[in-house]
Amino acid sequence: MSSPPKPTTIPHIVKEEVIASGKWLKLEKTTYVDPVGNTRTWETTKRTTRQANAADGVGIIALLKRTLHKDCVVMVKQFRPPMGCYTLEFPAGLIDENESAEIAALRELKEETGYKGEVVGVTPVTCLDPGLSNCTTQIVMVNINGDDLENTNPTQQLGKFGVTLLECYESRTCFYCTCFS
Ligand SMILES: Nc1nc(=O)[nH]c2c1ncn2[C@H]1C[C@H](O)[C@@H](COP(=O)(O)OP(=O)(O)O)O1
Repeated sequence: MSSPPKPTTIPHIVKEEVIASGKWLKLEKTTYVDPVGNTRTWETTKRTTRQANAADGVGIIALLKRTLHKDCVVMVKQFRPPMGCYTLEFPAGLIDENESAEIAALRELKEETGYKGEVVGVTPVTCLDPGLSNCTTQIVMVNINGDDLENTNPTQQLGKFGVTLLECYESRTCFYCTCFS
């Protein structure tokens, strides 16, 4: 005979204990009550840099628009220590204190690629890897006027990123891309 089902519970956090902490990250043991009423634990990583009421960072989908060129998505190539290799990514970065996602996106885009952009959209706060971490991001859509004089010869401020342009063949329907380094 099967045991009667447990009543449904509103899942909630009971306590969060720091197991290890560094300058940028901390590891916590999260004790919680699950949806069937069982008390359990979870290993959780968090950034130490999170600002109140803000996502941890921004990801930037930047479209370079130039006369007589197909639009290009701007990507950055950088060495990522956790991966132990180079990655090709959308420009991204942490949101600073008292900064909006939009301002952070334009600052990071300028630092990493040299391009000055204009924000055309921003997503709600989204989690990135919720089984591992409470890290969140906002994706910011940016247009770059590539005909603008200050965008014709962009210079990175940080100098550690390889800027790659992915050409959009059919921007309305799908993303067939070609790389230009
Ligand atoms: N997990 C991290 N470990 C570090 O040793 N250093 C880290 C971590 N996360 C961020 N940072 C440092 C590296 C940079 O100096 C600053 C800002 O990073 P930002 O450029 O905003 O973000 P990314 O482009 O995603 O590195 O924080």
